[in-house]
Amino acid sequence: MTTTAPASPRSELLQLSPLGDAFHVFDTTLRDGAQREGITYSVADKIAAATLLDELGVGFIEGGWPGAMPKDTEFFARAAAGELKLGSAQLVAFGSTRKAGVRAQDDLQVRALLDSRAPIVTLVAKSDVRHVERALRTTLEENLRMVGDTVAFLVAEGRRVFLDCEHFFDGYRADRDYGLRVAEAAVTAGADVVVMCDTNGGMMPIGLHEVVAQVKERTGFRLGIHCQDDTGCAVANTIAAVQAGATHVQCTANGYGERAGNADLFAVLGNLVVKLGLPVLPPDRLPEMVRVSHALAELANIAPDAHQAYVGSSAFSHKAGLHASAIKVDPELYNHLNPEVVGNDMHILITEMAGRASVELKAKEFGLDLAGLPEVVSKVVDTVKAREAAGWSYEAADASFELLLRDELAAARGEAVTAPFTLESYRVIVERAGNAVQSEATVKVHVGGERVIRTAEGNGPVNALDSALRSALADHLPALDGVELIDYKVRILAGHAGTDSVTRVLVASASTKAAGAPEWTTVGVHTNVVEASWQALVDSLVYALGPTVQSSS
Ligand SMILES: CC(=O)SCCNC(=O)CCNC(=O)[C@H](O)C(C)(C)COP(=O)(O)OP(=O)(O)OC[C@H]1O[C@@H](n2cnc3c(N)ncnc32)[C@H](O)[C@@H]1OP(=O)(O)O
Ligand SMILES: CC(=O)C(=O)O
Repeated sequence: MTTTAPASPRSELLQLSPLGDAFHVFDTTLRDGAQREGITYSVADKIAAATLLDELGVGFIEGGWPGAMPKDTEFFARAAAGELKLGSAQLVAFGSTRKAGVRAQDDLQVRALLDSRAPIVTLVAKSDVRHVERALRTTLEENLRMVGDTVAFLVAEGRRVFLDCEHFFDGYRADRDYGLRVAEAAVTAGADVVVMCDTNGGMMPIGLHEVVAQVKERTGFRLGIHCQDDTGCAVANTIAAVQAGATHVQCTANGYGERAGNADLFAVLGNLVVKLGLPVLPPDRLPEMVRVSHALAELANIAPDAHQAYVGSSAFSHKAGLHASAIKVDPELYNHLNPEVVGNDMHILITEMAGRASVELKAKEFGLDLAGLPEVVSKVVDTVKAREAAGWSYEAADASFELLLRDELAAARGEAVTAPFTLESYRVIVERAGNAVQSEATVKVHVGGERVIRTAEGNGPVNALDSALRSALADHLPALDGVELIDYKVRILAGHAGTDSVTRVLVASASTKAAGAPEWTTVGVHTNVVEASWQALVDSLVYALGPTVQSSS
């Protein structure tokens, strides 16, 4: 796992959001985000993640709960020792109010918050009578004292304090005055922000908006919002709270968090900045969203969600032909914003749903202008539809589609198609000897005017075939040096009868010696998995040789 953050222009990091302290973007990826099943950050991961969040320009980074977990205690110690260099963000320690019947200064957990040396502390407090009585098992009055005492103690020690009111909305429904008394106890003792938490994530946007607006009106306190995503409404609820007067939003990167997760930082930022026009990030930070989201996914060891709003790789991908035909006129007709604003790209997907406009736009991505060639476009559309019906899939195999397009274009222009090599035959043997299973492949190809025969072994039939083919081509096609197969996926399609099924193979390749190590994917389809693999392998190598050559047989 990567533990070092990519380099960034540190001089820019001192820029604050134009709204300054008037609006807080508070990230809790390293505290609530770490409560997601499957995430375990090392201290080094946390330092790298905090650096990335700082680069994005969030105002506050909640780093964890010092005193509760040795790793979190160590994180704050190493941060204080200078290992974490933040530009504009401030580090926040999380913890709970003192225990019932214990003085704040004697409570070890509260002491650990001070020892963390974080300038800001978020205290979690019970604000629902049922939680005070049944979970905390103390009196309502003692809970108010726990809040007031702990805040006052930390403020007297020079800390800025935010209060997370757990289960605020359910509590408000059960006994609204009690939640307000908790908020009042905190503010009277010196807390800056009362954060209303939808802890079990059960709120709906309109109901939540109503409560936030009422609390704002009744108290005038600075309000924050913390939404869990159990009903899939965390982002909508966060935005509703801001529209009702909250000026502090707590979110996690990619929505990581306990159970169904939290409000996704990137969706909230996109909505606040782009849709509501609130400049809550320093200027020019929004295009960092995709990079930071993906780097944080890497640190969490979770594959990025391709369909995530704003930052997913498919967030601006268009598959339907009707969409492409409008996009050809103006991308704004089907994009809710220019993807570059958030550091993303638009993609046109070629599938059975493609129309002529899809093909023309995709061709442009390859640098090919098909304007004035309507018959080529129509032929490609028809070919794609027919092939996809037979099991091909071009949306994940741009390279095979580009080869198809170039072949059709060359044929329409009457250009001679010169295949870089042609196959005479191949043979693959799978042999079990004792417990060992070995594969051997022989290929006979014609390349550079010669007939070349090569045999290779491999850990599987495709690996053997790949090795034999590369070996046969190596002397004549040195440009293939450094081209490597990096992924191989097989899918059995619509088979009712086992071996009669059609097999689709996707091969991902990379050119390790070329600048930027480009990657591409090719596809093959056949009832025989080896032949399907051969087709995808051949496309991969022909694609690697560049546009001056045409497809092989
Ligand atoms: C809504 C949220 O997500 S808040 C964040 C929650 N995060 C975590 O819990 C992760 C870290 N937690 C831990 O490591 C442990 O739970 C610890 C160290 C905090 C506490 O561990 P333990 O002392 O073994 O207690 P345990 O976890 O069983 O119970 C929590 C205790 O805190 C008390 N407590 C709960 N909320 C509060 C509060 N706001 N103020 C004071 N005490 C509280 C509970 O009543 C319980 O007290 P008890 O031990 O007297 O019964
Ligand atoms: C504080 C917190 O994480 C919650 O109430 O959900």
